[in-house]
Amino acid sequence: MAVGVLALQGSFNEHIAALRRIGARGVEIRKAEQLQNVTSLIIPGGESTTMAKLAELNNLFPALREFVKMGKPVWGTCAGLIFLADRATGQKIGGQELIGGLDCTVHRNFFGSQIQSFEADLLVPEIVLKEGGPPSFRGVFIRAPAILEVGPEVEVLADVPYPSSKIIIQEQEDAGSPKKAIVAVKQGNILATAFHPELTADTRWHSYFLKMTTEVDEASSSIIIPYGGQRSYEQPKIDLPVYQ
Ligand SMILES: NC(=O)CC[C@H](N)C(=O)O
Repeated sequence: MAVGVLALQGSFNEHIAALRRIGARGVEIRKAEQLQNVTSLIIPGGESTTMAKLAELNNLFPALREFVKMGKPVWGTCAGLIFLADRATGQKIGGQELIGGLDCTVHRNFFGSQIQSFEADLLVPEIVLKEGGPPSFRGVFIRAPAILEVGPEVEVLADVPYPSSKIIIQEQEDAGSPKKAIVAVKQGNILATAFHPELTADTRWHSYFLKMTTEVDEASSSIIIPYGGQRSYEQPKIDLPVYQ
């Protein structure tokens, strides 16, 4: 099944290229009705306020929220993470509309502006468990957000230390503990990364997301709906004709 890639703005071509490298087909999504043709969706990095305005102009928010609520796998990278968060701080004046669904508070430009962009080797045990490969993943952070706090259902998949000189909202009291920002999480059908795997040659995050998609496809196709539109376990038992 094709993977939808929200193609309003940002790094949608790079995600489509990464999917192609692992033999999957990415489909550019710009209209709500196109979401009916895909069973999963990647929301790329870009500029989240601009993406929000374009999504509003295309009246995409109701369909995107429905897509997430239906339990279809959705992966937000960077600006896409911001889109999926229930709460976002550090927004521009006037704020921005969010899809929501991910129980976390994200800081929109946690690590600063473009010139504070950086790369870091992240320990990614869940990715290694499912996809193998080296213990670390090269995270590319471009004017990156970070997650300040998560709800009980959210699994943290990666974090990154940040300089103690950085002042953040809700500064932690014990200055002694190494400060770490959460940069990758999973909550049911939602995956979110503050960095850009699509800008590296390492496709393990894309393979990991594709597995989430297959699991949902298999789950939905495991309920056999035979001809006549009834599910196998609902269908009245029909004796086979006995030919004498
Ligand atoms: N690389 C990115 O997607 C940057 C996102 C940026 N922090 C924003 O809010 O738009």
